[in-house]
Amino acid sequence: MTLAAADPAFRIHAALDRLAADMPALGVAVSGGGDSMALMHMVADWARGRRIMVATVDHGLRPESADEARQVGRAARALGLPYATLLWQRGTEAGNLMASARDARLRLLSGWAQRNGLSAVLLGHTADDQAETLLMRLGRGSGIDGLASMAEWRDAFGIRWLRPMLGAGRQDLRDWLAARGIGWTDDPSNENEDFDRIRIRKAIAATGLDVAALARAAGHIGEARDALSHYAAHAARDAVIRNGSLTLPRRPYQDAPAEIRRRLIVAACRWITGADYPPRRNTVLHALNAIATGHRVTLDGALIEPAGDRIRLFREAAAALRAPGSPGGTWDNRWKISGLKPGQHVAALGMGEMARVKWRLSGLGRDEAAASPAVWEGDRLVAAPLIRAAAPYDLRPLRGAADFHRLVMAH
Ligand SMILES: Nc1ncnc2c1ncn2[C@@H]1O[C@H](COP(=O)(O)OP(=O)(O)OP(=O)(O)O)[C@@H](O)[C@H]1O
Repeated sequence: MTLAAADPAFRIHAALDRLAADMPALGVAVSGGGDSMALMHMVADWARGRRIMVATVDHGLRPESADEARQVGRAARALGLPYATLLWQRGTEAGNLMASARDARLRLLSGWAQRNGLSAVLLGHTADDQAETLLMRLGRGSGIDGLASMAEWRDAFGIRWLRPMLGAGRQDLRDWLAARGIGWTDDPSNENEDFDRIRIRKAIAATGLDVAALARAAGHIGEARDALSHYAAHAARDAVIRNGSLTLPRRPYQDAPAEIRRRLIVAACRWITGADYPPRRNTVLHALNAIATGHRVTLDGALIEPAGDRIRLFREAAAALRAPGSPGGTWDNRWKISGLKPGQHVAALGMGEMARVKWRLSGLGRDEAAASPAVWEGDRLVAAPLIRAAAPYDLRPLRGAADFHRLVMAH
């Protein structure tokens, strides 16, 4: 028996030292299952003066869920840890129930962490979860980002999520709990073979696959992904950002590995359009091929134009024309505009009016100018502030260079 198997707490405490040593206040997300119950007890042993809080999300999907949450509450209080149950008020979300429950869980936990001044929330994913995720995603053809294991990341609200148990096995943790007489609840959906994860879990058990080796592979992929992110961020420094458009020097782009080219283009496209999701894989491949052969191409509402020693990316005029007009504030998820009078609205300049605003003098290309914001009164053009500064209209891009770098790192 290895030392870690004899007492997985050593390994978890070491991971906590690595991930959270400098954090004075931490949350633990506990479902009541074996993994997160073990996590809660191990964190309580490790905490030494840190403020630790515990929360369960009650999804209300099973009649026992409220009772299970109360049991977690009792166990937390017995360890001297403040506890909260967070209730999911289900809306009318369509689609996959498990995926909505998971999104809601992370949202509720993140809000709880913010309200309580916690710098991070600990999750109980184990090496087994990691191995299952790797096999599931391999089956779906995910790229390196999907296959990589993540022991820590930060969400949009600045909350860090930490997974200190990726080095521990599910059975070892249950043995650890049993040896201490600590109970846990088994979610019946863990036996439901309708879920890919459960089928893969059973296949791993039946074939005797080495879970720890699979989890380590996911860890190595994670390291490779981080190295790629840094390469991409380095390449992104060459980007020139102006007037809501982006220019990449062609040479370093062409010399970069395919994965970096993909990241730069996907990040640039999302930076231009403000889309929440990356474009679909086959449309990205099509765009990358077009760029490689020197052709103009559109990608999810962005126009990409290889020209001479540069690649220019900007908003596609047709997409900007489809964006709803705005009475001021934000428009087309790209610009923030103020100074409009009542009865005026912002919409794309379009091709029709371009002759009147001398767009050539602005240094903008034809399509770029057509996609630029203009102030209208009914269908009368009042001003085109990007082309000629026009007080009192004040125009600011919603995203800057830092946002582009963030997107490049995220893909
Ligand atoms: N209802 C819940 N309340 C609080 N924390 C939970 C809850 N469900 C899951 N967690 C936390 O998330 C961890 C992982 O659980 P599980 O694998 O079920 O979640 P998931 O978010 O669906 O994971 P994945 O990222 O693998 O999809 C748990 O160990 C626990 O820390």
